[in-house]
Amino acid sequence: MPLATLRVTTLRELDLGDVLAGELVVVRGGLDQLAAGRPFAHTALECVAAVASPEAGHRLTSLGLEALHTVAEVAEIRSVRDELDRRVRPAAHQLLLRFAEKVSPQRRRLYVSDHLGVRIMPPRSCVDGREGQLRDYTGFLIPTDAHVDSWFNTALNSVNLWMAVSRVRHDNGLLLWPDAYRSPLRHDGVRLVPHQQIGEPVEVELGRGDVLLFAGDHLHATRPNTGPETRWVVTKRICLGPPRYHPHATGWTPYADPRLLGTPLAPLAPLRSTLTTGRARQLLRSTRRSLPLRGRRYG
Ligand SMILES: O=C(O)CCC(=O)C(=O)O
Ligand SMILES: [Fe+2]
Repeated sequence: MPLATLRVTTLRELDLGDVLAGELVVVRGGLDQLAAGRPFAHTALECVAAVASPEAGHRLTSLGLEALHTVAEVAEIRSVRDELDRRVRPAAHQLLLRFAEKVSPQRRRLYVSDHLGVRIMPPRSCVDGREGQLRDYTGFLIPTDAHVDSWFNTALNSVNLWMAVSRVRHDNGLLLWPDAYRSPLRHDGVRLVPHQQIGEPVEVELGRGDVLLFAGDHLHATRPNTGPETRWVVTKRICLGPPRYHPHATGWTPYADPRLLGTPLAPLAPLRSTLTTGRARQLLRSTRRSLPLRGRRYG
């Protein structure tokens, strides 16, 4: 499979308009610039020591995070993932605010999401046959199929920051279908309906600490890990311009105006996403879900 064409840039030169236009952009070493203080990789090793064992943490310090599956069982890997999620959540939020400060002024205002994805993908052989047990970890421990993020709860104009905590190899990263960007894809709410023109997928390769930026509306999937290494990625999301939502989205998530966070006006920070038809549709969906079954109409 071919490798994606990545445009390499710096945080200062980053133009999120290019990303929403479909470009795949990488900031080399961007994670260290954004995560002031404790690098995520250190926190990751601490989680291994705390959840698996101090020896496992010690061994991984010399072997590298990519060898996680050689020192921990799948159940431990799941606990490491949950623990890392818990520990980096506040730092990841700060990271996004730092991102909003560090990039040059963009043509549209930036909005930040609370989304945090800690995605640890061990080699396929470690998780084969446990898909049922790990279903809730689809996209986080086991592969997610081809999708567009706005089918679910993400804004149409959302940008993914896909941040490599470990090395990402072509055989354990992400698949993207650049030719399908913004084409009207049919899906069942979760999965892409087969037999559509989506073009050929491309793979990505990143160094530790690289940040890949791609439009959430690119058709993308986990590259099933057929390689020998575990891949660790943390994802955050940012919106360029006021959030807009897919009319048939299955959910809704707010994006906040970072200028208001930490001020007395903080409760108003998500206003641009709450005053949307996307939010109104979400209220309708949750009202329908909470109605007694007898009152519901089907078909
Ligand atoms: O990292 C992965 O395998 C999936 C990522 C993804 O779907 C996303 O970041 O929206
Ligand atoms: Fe996604």
